[in-house]
Amino acid sequence: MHFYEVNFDGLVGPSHNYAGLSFGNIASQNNANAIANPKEAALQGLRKMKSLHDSGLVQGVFAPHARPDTRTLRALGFCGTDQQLISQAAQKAPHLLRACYSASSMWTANAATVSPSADSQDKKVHFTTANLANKFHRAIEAPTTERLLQAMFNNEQHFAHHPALLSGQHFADEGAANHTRLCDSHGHQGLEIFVYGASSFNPAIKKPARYPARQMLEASQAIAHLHQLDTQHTLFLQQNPDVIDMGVFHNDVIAVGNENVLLFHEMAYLNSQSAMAKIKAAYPGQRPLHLIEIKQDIISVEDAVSSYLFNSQLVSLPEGGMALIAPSECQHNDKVATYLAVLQQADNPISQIRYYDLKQSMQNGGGPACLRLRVPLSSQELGAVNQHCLMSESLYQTLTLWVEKHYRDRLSDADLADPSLLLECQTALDTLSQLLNLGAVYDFQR
Ligand SMILES: N=C(N)NCCC[C@H](NC(=O)CCC(=O)O)C(=O)O
Repeated sequence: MHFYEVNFDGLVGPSHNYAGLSFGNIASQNNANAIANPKEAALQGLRKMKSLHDSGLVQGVFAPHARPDTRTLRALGFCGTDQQLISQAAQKAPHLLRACYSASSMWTANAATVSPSADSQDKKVHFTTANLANKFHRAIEAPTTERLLQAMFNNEQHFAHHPALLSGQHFADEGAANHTRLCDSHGHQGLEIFVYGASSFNPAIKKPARYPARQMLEASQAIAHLHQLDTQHTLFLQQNPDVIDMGVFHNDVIAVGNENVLLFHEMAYLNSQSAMAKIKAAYPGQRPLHLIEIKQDIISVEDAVSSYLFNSQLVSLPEGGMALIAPSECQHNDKVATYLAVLQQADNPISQIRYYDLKQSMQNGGGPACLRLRVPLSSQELGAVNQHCLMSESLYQTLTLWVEKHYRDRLSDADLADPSLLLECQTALDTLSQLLNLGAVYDFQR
């Protein structure tokens, strides 16, 4: 049987804006109140999806959430018609309106943690929706994410869905952004590596001092248990708290893995040497493992954060070898571009470096890897996926036209108070849910 890694990219929603909502995410903070271009953001994302599809990879589309989140605004005491909700919130609590308007669901690496059937005891693909408890604008994503995952992977024989972990900081979970899987190839038993920022119950575990840890050890442990993973091939590693304090708010900002390759910064993990020894010991594969460490004096953590080098996707190409799907910011950073040229020539499976313009998402701290949820699937499992959510030439054309028709090319903070924006967003998503055959997934449709 053939196995694929399918990347489900978040389609950027029509309310994409810069609201400075993510404390600890330097790009989000630096671009607070900048003017966004939702149309360009969505088209940039679609171009990346189309390009990977054209390279012979199976590419999926993950629909955006309905924003503004009127259900949350009502739960917080705002009332009346939808238009009245918006004007009340704009006047009395603009910070809540901003949170409820965020298009943050585009970063689908934070939608869920996924374990393939090759790793789970019951041989099903397991999904646990992330609770994103650390940030209010993201903590409201879970109910829609659960519905979307059900609508995309709607087959009990192959797919097991777990609801978001009990909300609240104790089990704060950011999904696949803190989870890497190493294996000989996608269909083989893998080593699942969960990377946490702090512990809720063990005070002896060091915490970052300046910025919050967004992933708790206990959340990762619960997910490994829910996914029925083999403890011999599951690791829990701590992210270095010092790099969290330097703006590395998720592990995928400082390390990226694919099959038998792990590219990581020397400061990524606490006690890096012992972390690497554990990885070598627990790796279940036969192929040589490439643990590629980048030293601080070659690329500093600051350069890693500003270029988002480690937030590249590393994908296996159908013709063999791997491509690094990097943001164009890496090309514009001399140290990083020089390093990548050397990496491509060196003795490792990385045979191509490709640069993509994702500036609209990057300015909120979301690079190529943030924008996708990886789902390893057998051909049989792939056949059970909602086929309307798989990228094709015609879906690309349809979605491009849909974006051109429904999206604004300029969105500022003041525009969030405009009641017609709500209607525009709902009209766009109502059409999209039909195009992707999702059913009534949005609150406004229920
Ligand atoms: N690394 C991964 N996998 N994901 C990146 C997520 C970026 C997102 N930014 C934001 O939510 C900013 C929204 C704003 O400020 O308007 C976040 O911090 O959760």
